[in-house]
Amino acid sequence: MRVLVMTAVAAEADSVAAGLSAALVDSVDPAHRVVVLAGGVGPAAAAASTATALAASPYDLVISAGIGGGFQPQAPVGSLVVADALVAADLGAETADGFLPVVELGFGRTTHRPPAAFAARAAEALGALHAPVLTVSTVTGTAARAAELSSRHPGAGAEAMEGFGVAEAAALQGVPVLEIRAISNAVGPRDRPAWRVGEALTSLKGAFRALGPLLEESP
Ligand SMILES: O=C(O)c1cccc(C(=O)CC[C@H]2O[C@@H](n3cnc4c(=O)[nH]cnc43)[C@H](O)[C@@H]2O)c1
Repeated sequence: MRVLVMTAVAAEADSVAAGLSAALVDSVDPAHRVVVLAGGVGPAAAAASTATALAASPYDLVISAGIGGGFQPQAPVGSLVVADALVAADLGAETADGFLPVVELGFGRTTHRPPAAFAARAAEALGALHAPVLTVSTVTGTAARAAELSSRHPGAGAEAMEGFGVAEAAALQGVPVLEIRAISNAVGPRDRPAWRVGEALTSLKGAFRALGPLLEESP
């Protein structure tokens, strides 16, 4: 399978590549190759860089991967989340009666779904929570915001900043998408010293080691 893995930053791309076998990353056979790129932080950078990569070469699958915030208690720090939906959680309008997603305004979309069976198998292979991953442009930093997101998206597993952007670019090319997040911090009140980025990057590497056999399959 030809797989494109999009991370936000180089440290995440390095962890992904370190988890994959050299046979996949350096394959001379383009039909069985994984390309790992760091495309920038946030949904706009992620969409632009993914679209550029997909215009240059054909792929069978795009994976948005990196660290993320975990909703508690279902996604503790160090755990993994594989998305069953990639959701744009702050794309819409604020009103006196609360947030209105862009679809309720009559345009756009807020959700992309990965291939259900493949995503479920990936979650099982990784021992990951299989749940919605929210894409936000502003990192949650208060308990009130975390509670609001949880109430609008019951059962959400993680929050990050790129998945929906990667998915929009992939959808334009008709390429399926997956999102994998290694949890570095809890979604909630800002607590920078509590971040466990190193632990999450190690967990991300383990995720791609476990995912390798699935990526070697035919599309
Ligand atoms: O300064 C802060 O309080 C802060 C808290 C969480 C994340 C950041 C970032 O700037 C990292 C953005 C980067 O990492 C992913 N990420 C990691 N944790 C989260 C999160 O809780 N919410 C959203 N994104 C997160 C994200 O995908 C970016 O690539 C700063």
